[in-house]
Amino acid sequence: MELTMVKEQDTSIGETMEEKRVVYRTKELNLWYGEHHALKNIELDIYENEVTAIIGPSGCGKSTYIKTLNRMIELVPNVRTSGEITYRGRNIFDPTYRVEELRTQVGMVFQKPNPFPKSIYENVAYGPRIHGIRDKKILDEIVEKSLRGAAIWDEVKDRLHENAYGLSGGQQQRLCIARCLAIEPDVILMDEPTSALDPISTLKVEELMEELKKNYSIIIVTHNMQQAARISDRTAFFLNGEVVEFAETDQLFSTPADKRTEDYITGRFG
Ligand SMILES: Nc1ncnc2c1ncn2[C@@H]1O[C@H](COP(=O)(O)OP(=O)(O)OP(=O)(O)O)[C@@H](O)[C@H]1O
Repeated sequence: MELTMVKEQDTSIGETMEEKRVVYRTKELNLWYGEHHALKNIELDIYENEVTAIIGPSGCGKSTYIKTLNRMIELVPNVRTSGEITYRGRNIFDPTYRVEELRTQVGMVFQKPNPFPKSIYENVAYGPRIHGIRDKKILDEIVEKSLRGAAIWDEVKDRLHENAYGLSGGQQQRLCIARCLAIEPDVILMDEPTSALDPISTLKVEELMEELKKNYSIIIVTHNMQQAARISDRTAFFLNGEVVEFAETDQLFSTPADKRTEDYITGRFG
C-alpha cells in the first residue's frame, strides 16, 4: 500500500516537471492562406533548453509554422487560423495578448542575414534602446555581452562603430543572433539560419546553438537533415502541412515510426 503511494507520487512529480519544461504547446492548429489549407491539426510541444528541429520537403509548412509562433504570420493578408498555441501557458491568439509583448520573449533569426544599415554597435543596441535603455554604460555592457553570447565579440570588438554591411555573411548572421540576444528573449526561432552560409560559418553557428540552448529554447527550420541530426534534441517531420512524426532526434533518425519519415530521411523523396 505504502509502496504504491510512493510510486504514484513519484509519477506525478515527474509529470509536473515535464509539464514545466513545455515552452510552447500547439493543439489542433490549422492555418489557411485564403482557401489553401497550409497547416493541418498540428500538435507539438516545444521544450525548454532544447533545440527542436523542423524538417520536411519544400512547401510542407515549416516556415508557416515557425512564423505562427511569434505571430509574424499575421502580416500576411487572408490568413486564418483555428486551434491553439500556448506560450508559457498563455494562448498567443488571445486578443488581449499584445504581439509586442510576445516578441520581447521570442526572437527570430532569418535565412538571409538582415543587419540594419548601421554600425555593429547600433545593430545590437537598437532593441534595448527601443525598450527604453538610454544609459551608455548599460548599453555598452549589453552590446558586449550579446556579441560574446553570439561568439563574435573577438572578431568585432575593435570595429564596433563600422557599418555592419562590412562583415562577412557568417559574421552578419552571428551579429543578427547577437541582436536577438540583446533583448534577452526566452525563445529563439531560426528559419534556415545557415542555408546562406559557407561550411565554416555554418559550423560556427551550429556550435553556437549548442551553447545557446543552455539559456534559451531554440526552434530551427532546416532543409539539412545532417544538421538536424547533429544539433537538435527533438525533430518534427512535416509533410503536406501535417506533422507526420515528432520524436527525440536520435530515435527519429535511427528508428522512424512512420514509413514516410523513413523515406524522407533516407532521401527517397523531398
Ligand atoms: N503568403 C502566402 N500566401 C499563400 N500561400 C502561401 C504563402 N506562404 C506560403 N504559402 C503556401 O503554404 C504552403 C507552405 O509554405 P511554407 O513556406 O510554410 O513551406 P516550407 O515548408 O517552409 O517551404 P520551403 O522549405 O520551400 O521554405 C506552400 O504550399 C506555400 O505555397
